Amino acid sequence: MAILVVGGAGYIGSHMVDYLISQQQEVIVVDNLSTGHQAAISKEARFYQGDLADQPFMRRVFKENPTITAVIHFAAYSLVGESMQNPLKYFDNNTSGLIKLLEVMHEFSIRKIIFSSTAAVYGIPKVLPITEKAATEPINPYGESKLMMEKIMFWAQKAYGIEYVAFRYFNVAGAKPDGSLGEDHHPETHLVPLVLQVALGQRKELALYGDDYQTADGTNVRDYVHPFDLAQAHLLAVEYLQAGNQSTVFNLGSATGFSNLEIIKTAQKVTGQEIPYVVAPRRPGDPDSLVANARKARDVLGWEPEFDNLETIIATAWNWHQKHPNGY
Ligand SMILES: NC(=O)c1ccc[n+]([C@@H]2O[C@H](COP(=O)([O-])OP(=O)(O)OC[C@H]3O[C@@H](n4cnc5c(N)ncnc54)[C@H](O)[C@@H]3O)[C@@H](O)[C@H]2O)c1
Ligand SMILES: O=c1ccn([C@@H]2O[C@H](COP(=O)(O)OP(=O)(O)O[C@H]3O[C@H](CO)[C@@H](O)[C@H](O)[C@H]3O)[C@@H](O)[C@H]2O)c(=O)[nH]1
Repeated sequence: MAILVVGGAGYIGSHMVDYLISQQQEVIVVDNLSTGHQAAISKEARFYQGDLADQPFMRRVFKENPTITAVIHFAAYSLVGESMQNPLKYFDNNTSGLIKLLEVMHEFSIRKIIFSSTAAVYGIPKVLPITEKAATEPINPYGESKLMMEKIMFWAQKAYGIEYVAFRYFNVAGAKPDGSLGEDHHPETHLVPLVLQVALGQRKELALYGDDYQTADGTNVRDYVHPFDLAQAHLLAVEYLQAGNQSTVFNLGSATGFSNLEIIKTAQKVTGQEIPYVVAPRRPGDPDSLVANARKARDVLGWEPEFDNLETIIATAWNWHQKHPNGY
């Protein structure tokens, strides 16, 4: 039995592939390398370069690998700010892309998919921490594209019996502790790698987007989770579906919120460097605070995150940035 990882050359996907290989799984990777890196893919995985919406290409992948029984799907555009400027790019690649993928999975009778959703489906939550029962009212097209994907899966499950687990991740940060895998986006827009690029001297300062939010220090609050812990949850979800359990949705986060200023302070402590910042206007599409209640993943899947300490998460990212100042 093999697992197909779509988007396995990306930041989170490459950690997934690495983890599956360490667990003696057979792994096939599909990625169009639009934001990923071939160098991030474990040499022990079989790599196909191509687009998940290219159905003849995907048919070839399934035909050549008849042992695939489950798909783990990371391939998407995922930047909140960009989605506000260019929403159709998000509905096309994320939402339409999933439809194309599910059609081919249905043709080949592949009936298990684990997929990356996001905390952005919740919009502005009324209660923190957020449980999976909270209302889903996205305030940016990225979150909307992912909520549509969840709904498509729901109906595809009913009609075709394709079982799914949707994971709503909160903010992902950190790198493989040995420094061989990490976050390398061009351009980089995520807070933790940007702060560390300032610490490395690659950027003069951080533009801190807004200090007048409804939070204790006025800056946005986010919940950080390590890609290794996500990878563990995904394999548990494959096993959960293999055991015949029902399709469902889980939050993945640490249940602790950190403000953007706290991230800067923690990064200063971890790196021993000053991290200058200037307050800039708010970035459209940003909710005040996102903090997960991830009890359900712990109770149902037996998920036990190892990296539940922000300093450790940032230290692993710092190790990666020091070893790979220019990425892969
Ligand atoms: N990084 C986060 O904080 C975060 C939080 C919540 C959810 N997510 C979700 O997790 C997933 C992975 O995020 P990431 O940070 O690793 O992003 P990433 O951009 O590093 O990885 C995405 C990968 O998918 C590939 N890809 C994109 N479109 C494709 C297509 N049409 N066909 C084939 N390959 C394609 C890219 O080349 C890349 O390798 C995304 O779905 C994202 O929405 C990320
Ligand atoms: O130069 C920067 C970059 C970011 N931020 C702020 O830092 C916080 C975190 O931003 P970022 O790292 O871009 O992550 P999010 O926009 O919170 O989104 C991430 O986390 C979401 C889940 O919460 C995922 O769905 C997205 O894919 C992922 O990019 C936000 O308040 C940003 O406004 C700054 O102040 N300055």
